[in-house]
Amino acid sequence: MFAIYIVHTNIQYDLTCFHLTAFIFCTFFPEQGQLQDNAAAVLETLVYSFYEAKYTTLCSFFNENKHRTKIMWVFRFFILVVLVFFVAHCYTVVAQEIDIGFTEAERNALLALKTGFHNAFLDESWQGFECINWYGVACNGTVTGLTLENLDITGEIKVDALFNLTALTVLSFRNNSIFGQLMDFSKNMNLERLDLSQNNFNGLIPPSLVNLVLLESLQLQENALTGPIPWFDQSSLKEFNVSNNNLTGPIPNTRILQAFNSSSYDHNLFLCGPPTSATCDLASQVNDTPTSSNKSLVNAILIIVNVIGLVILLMLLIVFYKKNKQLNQKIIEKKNVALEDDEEKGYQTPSNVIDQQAKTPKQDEGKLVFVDGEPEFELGDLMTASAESLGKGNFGNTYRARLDDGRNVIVKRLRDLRPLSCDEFMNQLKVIAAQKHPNLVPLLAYFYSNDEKLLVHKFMMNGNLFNRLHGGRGTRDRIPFRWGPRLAVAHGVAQAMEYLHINLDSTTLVPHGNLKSSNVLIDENNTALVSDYGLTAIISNTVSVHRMVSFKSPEYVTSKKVSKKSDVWSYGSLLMELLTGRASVLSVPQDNKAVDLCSWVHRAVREEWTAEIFDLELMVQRSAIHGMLRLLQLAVRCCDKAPEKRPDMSEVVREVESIVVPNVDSESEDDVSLDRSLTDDSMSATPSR
Ligand SMILES: Nc1ncnc2c1ncn2[C@@H]1O[C@H](COP(=O)(O)OP(=O)(O)OP(=O)(O)O)[C@@H](O)[C@H]1O
Repeated sequence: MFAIYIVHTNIQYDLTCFHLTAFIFCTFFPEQGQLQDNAAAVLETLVYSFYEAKYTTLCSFFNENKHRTKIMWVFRFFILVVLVFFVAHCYTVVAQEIDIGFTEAERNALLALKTGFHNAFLDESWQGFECINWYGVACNGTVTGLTLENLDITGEIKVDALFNLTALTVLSFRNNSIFGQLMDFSKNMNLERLDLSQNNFNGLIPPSLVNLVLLESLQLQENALTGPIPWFDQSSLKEFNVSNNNLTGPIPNTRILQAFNSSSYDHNLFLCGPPTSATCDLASQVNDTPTSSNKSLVNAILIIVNVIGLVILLMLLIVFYKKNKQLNQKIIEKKNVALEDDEEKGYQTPSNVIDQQAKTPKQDEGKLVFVDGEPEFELGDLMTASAESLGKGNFGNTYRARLDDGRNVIVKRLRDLRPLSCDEFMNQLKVIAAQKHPNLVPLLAYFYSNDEKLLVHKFMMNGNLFNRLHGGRGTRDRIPFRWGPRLAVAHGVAQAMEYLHINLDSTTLVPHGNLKSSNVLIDENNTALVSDYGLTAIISNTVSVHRMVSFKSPEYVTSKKVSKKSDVWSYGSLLMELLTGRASVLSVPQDNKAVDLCSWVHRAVREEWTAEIFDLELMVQRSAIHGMLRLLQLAVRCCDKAPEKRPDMSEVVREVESIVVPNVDSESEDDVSLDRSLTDDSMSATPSR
């Protein structure tokens, strides 16, 4: 090996190498005889006698020195250390190219992504130095693909997160809940497929995407992206989808973008122009026209023409606005006269609303209709407001929009509606809007256009009952949810449901249909307000059947029928969630810790382990136990398998009102165990299950 090394390093010119080689030989083979027999013979044929002489001199030093053995061991050790370092270095170089599969910079970029994602699965999988073991990462010396789909990832991505992943050809985060602005792709020139659909990304589509000349597929649908579509013109683009966002402005008139089907652009608030059927106003066309020096003259002419057109349009709009205002005024006056007679207990009832509203001309299409008459803000204000996605509900995405005046409103973008004409939709919404009760979340406004149906609600600052009941358990942040406030929620919800049952009787399939803890919201005064009422009238029947709580009731399972009593059943289950502190399968069907509470409580009563039913946060209040048992009895009756045996909501309200909240002074915060005899007596009314 050393001989070959000598040849390679060309000994004629490299004295130092020769000396070193000779030195190593001497260290390991110091005996002259051995030298001549072994390497020296080889060296002799390869090197000049001058070098050989030097070699012999060096070796004789070792042979003659009296400390020879010690020195040799030191040198042997030294050489071995050098060899070990050399081998380790070789391994690192080779491993970087073969085993590890990605560079240090790429590994760090992926680790930074993981930190922002808060995903237990990725935390576990993305460890170590070998990319091959990292879930969703494709690599061959450099990272070429990143596919993290359907992983329920939440969290934000930094705009420059992909800067060091320059060799990416495929990137997919499809169907997660990632939010924040889209990334800057200016360093990812190799990207061929990009799928960020079904997430909560907001902000603009980054212009850097336009420069990706290899991009074949771009999927950005079902996010909350705003602003215009950039000028995509790369001929590589074969698949493109930006539907279900909040994009605005005309679709750029490029050959590539115009070639895609209009479904690629569906469900965007103000996207217009071909290939969609929506026409654009002149102003947005001016904004969208690309600036280029050789088109500047044409553009200037266009702008002048457009400005003149705009002035004419503005004048027409002013005239139209004045006429419209007068007309609205007349309608409101008429409506007020009709509703005056129906007002009872301070609530407004929806009687005759449909008949009356059916005569309203189809003037509301494409504009925000305010429930209380005078517009409080414009649709444009909503569009420009900063928005936060609150989640994907069963019937649309819900956003919290912060208006310029600092006010927050909730905007729900409805999907999966029945095929309703504009008039039908407006009439149904007028019935829903007429439901006014202190325990119903007020509908502020609604909107209908061919592509978009919106509901605007008052924002409830204390979130929903589900989070209040289950959020932060086992952490220091948890504020105990005691008996008094829980009973108040039970009472408020019962009152709202009674009101709906009286007023929405004949117009909807089942007055609420989807009562569950995430649809009970809590306002700044800690009052419980029921949301999402009346939706069975507008949501497609098939979708309601699969996603609404009332359609999980025993009567629907056996006889495919729902009624007000199905709402009572949902209310019973909600009471059980309040009493047990356990997540109901009706609230979170996908959570495997959630329980079918009606069956669970029935079993608990039957098997006489009633004492374990109640939430520990309630059990510390000894004086409340009697009331808790009474509410549990009521819940069991509401959950009865036979609808006719369930109480109606008016009876429920009376029962809840008769439960007295104990005086705070008499409450003991000590742990107590439930008196079993009291429990068994109280629960002796056997449910019909
Ligand atoms: N008026 C409101 N004020 C505050 N938060 C709201 C309001 N309306 C809805 N939310 C919250 O927004 C989120 C999404 O609501 P959404 O109604 O779309 O879905 P959901 O209640 O989870 O399911 P479903 O569609 O079955 O009702 C929920 O956390 C809900 O509590």
